[in-house]
Amino acid sequence: MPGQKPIKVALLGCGTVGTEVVRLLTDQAADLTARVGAPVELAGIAVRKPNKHREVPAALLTTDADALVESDVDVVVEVVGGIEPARTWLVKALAAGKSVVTANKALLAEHSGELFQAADASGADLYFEAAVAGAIPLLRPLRESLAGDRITRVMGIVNGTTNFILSGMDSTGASYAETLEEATRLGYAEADPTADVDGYDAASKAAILASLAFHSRVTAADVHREGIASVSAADIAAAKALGRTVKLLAICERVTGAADEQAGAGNGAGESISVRVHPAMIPRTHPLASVHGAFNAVFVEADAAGEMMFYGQGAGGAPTASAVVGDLVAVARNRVVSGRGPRESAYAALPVRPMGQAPTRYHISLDVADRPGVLSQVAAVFAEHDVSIAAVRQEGRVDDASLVIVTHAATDAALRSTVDKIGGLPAVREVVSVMRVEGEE
Ligand SMILES: NC(=O)c1ccc[n+]([C@@H]2O[C@H](COP(=O)([O-])OP(=O)(O)OC[C@H]3O[C@@H](n4cnc5c(N)ncnc54)[C@H](O)[C@@H]3O)[C@@H](O)[C@H]2O)c1
Ligand SMILES: N[C@@H](CCO)C(=O)O
Ligand code: NA
Repeated sequence: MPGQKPIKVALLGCGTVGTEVVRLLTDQAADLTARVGAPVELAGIAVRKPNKHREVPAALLTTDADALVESDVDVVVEVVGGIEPARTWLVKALAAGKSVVTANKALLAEHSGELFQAADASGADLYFEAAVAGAIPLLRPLRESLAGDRITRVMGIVNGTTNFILSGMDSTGASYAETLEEATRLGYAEADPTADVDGYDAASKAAILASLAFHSRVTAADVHREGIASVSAADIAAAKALGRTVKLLAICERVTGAADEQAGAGNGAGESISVRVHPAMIPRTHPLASVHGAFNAVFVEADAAGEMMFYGQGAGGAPTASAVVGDLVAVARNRVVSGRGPRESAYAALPVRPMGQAPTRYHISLDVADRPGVLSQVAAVFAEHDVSIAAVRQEGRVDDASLVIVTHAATDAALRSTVDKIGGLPAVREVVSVMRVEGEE
C-alpha cells in the first residue's frame, strides 16, 4: 500500500501474550499490511522493567504507559490485565477516539458499560476476542455471525486449568488435591490457583458471553459461581457409573415463561436469563465431554442455526496473541475505510434470575439402609418439594443399598431443600454425591 498512512499501535504490556503479539506483528508484517490496507506500525510498548525485554526492539520500550496512550496512536492494545490502571488507560484512549483491543476479561466483566459508552461517544472500536476462550473465534461469531438469530443457550468449558484437573480425575480416579498438585507441577495450574479453581475466571467469561448472546448487560457480580474444590473422587465415580463425566461449565441460558412453569418457578410472564458457573455432570456422549486437558470448547444453541460447538486453545501466549492480532487487523481495517465494528448491544436488558429460581436438574447418590419402605420415604421428600424424579437406580449390598436418583428440572432452591431433608432421614446413611446434570433433556 505505497503512500498509505500507517496505523500506529500502542502496546500496553509485554508478558506472555504481549511478547507473542510483537512476534506476530513482526513476522507477518507484509501480510498484515495487505489485509489491513495500510502498514501496521508499533509506536511503543509500555512495560514495567525495560531491561527485562531483550526479545523486543529496545527503542520501542517505555515505562510511561500514560504518555504512550496519549501520544499520536490510532489503536491501543492492552495485554497487562487487572482492573487498574488498565481501565483508566482504555477509557482515556476510547474517549480520544482511539480504537482498543484488549484480552482483559476481568476488566470487561466489570466495566464493559463504561468502556462501551466511551467507545460510542467517540465512534471508536472496542474488540476483545482474546478475553474469552483465547484463540477460539467465539465473540465475533456471537456478535456478528449470529446477529440474525436468537441464541437460547451458551454452555462452555472456558477455563483450561479446571478442565485439566477434572479430566485428570476422570481418567485416574485420583482425588482433587492430588490432581491439583500434579497440575501445578506440570505448570497447568498457577502457584495461586484461586481464580481458576474457585470459578472467578470462568464467571468473568460467563458475564461477557451472556452480555453478547442476550443483548443485555451482565457483570461478574450477577454470575452464580461455584468452583471445583469440592468435587470428590466419589462424584467422578458416580458420574462414570451412569455414563456421565464432570465438567466445570459456564452456562448462560434464556429462561422463557414455559421453562419457568416447567421448573415450577414462575407465572409464565416475561423472559429472563440464568448465568452460572458450577461443576455439572454431562453425558459422555455430549460433545463437551470429549474436551480433555486444558482445551476449551463452547456449545451454542440458537433457534435457526441449531447446535454449534467452538473448540480450541483457550490460553497460552501464541494462541491468545492470534485472537489479539485478529482483532487488531479488524479495527485497523475499520480505520482505513473510516468505518466501525459492531457497537454495544444491550437493548434487550433481560434480568438475571437468582440461582434459587434457575431451572436445574440434580443427580443424587445415597447410601441407604436396605429395608422395606426406604425408597418410598425418599420419594415422599421429592414429592413434598414438588420435584419430579426422572430415574432411580438401586443396587443392594449386604445390609445397605446404593440409591441413585436423577431429577427432572426444578428450581435450584427446591432441589437444595430436597437434598437437605433427605440427608436427615434416619434410613439415609450417607449422601455420597450431589451434582447438577446438564446437557440432556
Ligand atoms: N496468558 C494467557 O494464556 C491468557 C489467555 C487469555 C487472556 N489473557 C489475558 O491477557 C492479559 C495478559 O496476560 P499475560 O498472561 O500476558 O500476563 P503477564 O503477566 O505475562 O503479562 C502482563 C505484563 O504486563 C506488565 N505490566 C504490569 N503492570 C504494568 C504497567 N503498569 N505498565 C506496563 N506494563 C505493566 C507486566 O510486567 C507483564 O509483563 C490478561 O488480561 C490476561 O487475563 C491471557
Ligand atoms: N487461567 C485461564 C487462562 C485463560 O484465561 C485458564 O486456565 O483457562
Ligand atoms: Na476467543
